[in-house]
Amino acid sequence: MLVQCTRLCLQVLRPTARSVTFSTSSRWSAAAKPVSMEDYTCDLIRNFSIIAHIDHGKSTLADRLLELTGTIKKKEVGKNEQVLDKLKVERERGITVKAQTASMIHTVDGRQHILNLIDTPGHVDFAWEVSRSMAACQGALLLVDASQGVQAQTISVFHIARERGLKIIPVLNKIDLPAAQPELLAAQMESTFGIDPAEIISISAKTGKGVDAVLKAIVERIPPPSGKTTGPLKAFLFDSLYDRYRGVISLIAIQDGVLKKGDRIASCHTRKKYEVTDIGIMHPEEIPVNGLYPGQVGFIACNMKESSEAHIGDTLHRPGTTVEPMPGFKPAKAMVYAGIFPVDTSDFPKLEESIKRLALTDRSVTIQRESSTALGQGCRLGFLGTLHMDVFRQRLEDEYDANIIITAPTVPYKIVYKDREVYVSNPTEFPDASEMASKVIEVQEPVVKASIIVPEDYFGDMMDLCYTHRAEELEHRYLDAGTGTSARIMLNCVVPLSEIVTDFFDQLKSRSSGFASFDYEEGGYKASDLAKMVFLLNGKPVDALALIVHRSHEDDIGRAWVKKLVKVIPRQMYEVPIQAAVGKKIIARETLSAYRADVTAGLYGGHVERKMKVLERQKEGKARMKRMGTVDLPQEAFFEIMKK
Ligand SMILES: Nc1nc2c(ncn2[C@@H]2O[C@H](COP(=O)(O)OP(=O)(O)OP(=O)(O)O)[C@@H](O)[C@H]2O)c(=O)[nH]1
Repeated sequence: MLVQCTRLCLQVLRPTARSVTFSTSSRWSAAAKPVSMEDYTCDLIRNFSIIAHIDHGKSTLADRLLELTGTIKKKEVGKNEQVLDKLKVERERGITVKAQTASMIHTVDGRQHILNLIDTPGHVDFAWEVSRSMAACQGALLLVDASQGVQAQTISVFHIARERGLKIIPVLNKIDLPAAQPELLAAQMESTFGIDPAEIISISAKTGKGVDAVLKAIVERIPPPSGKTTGPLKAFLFDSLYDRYRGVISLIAIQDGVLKKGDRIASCHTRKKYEVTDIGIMHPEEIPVNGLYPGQVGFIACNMKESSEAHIGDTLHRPGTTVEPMPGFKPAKAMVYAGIFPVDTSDFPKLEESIKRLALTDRSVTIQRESSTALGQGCRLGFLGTLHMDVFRQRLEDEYDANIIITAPTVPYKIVYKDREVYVSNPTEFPDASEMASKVIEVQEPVVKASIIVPEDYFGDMMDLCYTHRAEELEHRYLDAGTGTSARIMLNCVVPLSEIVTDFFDQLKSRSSGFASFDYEEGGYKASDLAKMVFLLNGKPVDALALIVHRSHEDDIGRAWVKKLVKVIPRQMYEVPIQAAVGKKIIARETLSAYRADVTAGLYGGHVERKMKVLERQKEGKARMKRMGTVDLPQEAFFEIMKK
């Protein structure tokens, strides 16, 4: 069954997941009647997100907060499945991919408050989702693992939150672990961020210890949103989902005015007009409400058919009124591209449909059709990073039963011709040697500003890793100065993005025994000595195997790939040379020996001459096939090649 929206996926995926029981004690428990929201004035609302390095415990803390506020029933300690990590891939990999929203009720001094939590993903590929989530908040819980301390992404999310003017509540998590060092890490947070140690709350999200203090701090320290009920409607669209039946579901934060079912709204971005057909809050499941009031966060459905109509960062208003649009977001930019082809070429229409449907729930993927002589019809997709690519592939396989081949990832290169500039993300479109010589001024590649945090002992290994991946402008400084913790170093450098999308992250982890953390941001384009490497099977180039390589790596890459190819390509009736070439230069060669069918097997005894004749005929046949130049390369061989 093909399912389009995240919410519906949930239902399909539920059999594998522990079912979530919603508390009946909550005033909002799955009521049939819309919940009345007008009493929740701004002073009773807190909008916040949890920000942290990957795996520091955001989703676990979110679950504890949902339990403590009676939004969901308490579950056994030790169960790992998180309520807000809804996708199967998220549960399997233990990472958050898609930010989710949940509204909770918390009573303080007899007054019910609404706490709107926006869960954020932790991986660097999804930084866009993080900044998007923060835009609807006034505060953030900065979560740090008390056994690991501040990591590369802790620093980057801290800066995003500070730039957005959010009130930051520092929280040290996992204090139940024997390796936890809360006092030392409090000093580390003070020296890194200038945070007052007295403000830090120490908790164990796993056991629930200290989580009530977090709840208290959310209400006491995070400022309420501001907004006027009487002003013209102004709502900020910060996320969207896709529902098969209702179309696009937009998540909004009301700035001014009141929005109710049946109201007409208009988009500042597209100027299109809609009618609100459904309105509610995420509790974390949808609960219908009578309306959304200033400062509140909820969802609306309004007959938007295409995901592109819900422009993230858009401002919604009433038709006929003019409002100042709120500052939007920089759109997500694809950093990594790969071709996706069906293993069985006749499956292309089904695959294309599945990709389009999945992209409705993942707005950061870009799609273009692509065709390859070797792999047939397929799509070229743009992703935010390699983890994003991998997650999309897994979701295609899990949720749409797709059987696919995904080509080696490439980054968008800039080709500066004498008269124009062109971005190329498909190696087949990269200029060949003669075009390079006659028409191209230079080729530029995207670079990133990377930061690595690593214990001092691994510093040498990290420097080596950076050099072998063509890093430049290396700088380092000691963190934790004078805090008594073992010294850690922050290493900053500029690295080509193409180096990051291959094995950089795996090597970083293995060469630092898992202690290094890594983060990066865009760093523009730099001129580079790049070339197209093609692979020839029996003298013929195979388009799907072409790569763009840096000239300093061409020998290593060429040799490694022909070695790999010779292992996976099935033997043919004749000998097949496998070559890697850059321009006219052959970089590496392996020979696939012939599969020798024993044509003489049926000849018992008999004449040696007759045997020779048959063998001779076989040789001629082989030569003919070779001349025809057809190498039998099944899709499965590609599958093997593209696998790491
Ligand atoms: N011992 C211990 N383990 C914890 C605690 N909090 C979280 N964990 C574990 O740490 C791991 C990561 O927790 P998550 O809540 O998935 O972390 P996350 O930050 O949401 O991860 P991403 O969404 O991928 O960034 C899980 O195995 C949790 O069970 C804690 O207080 N103590």
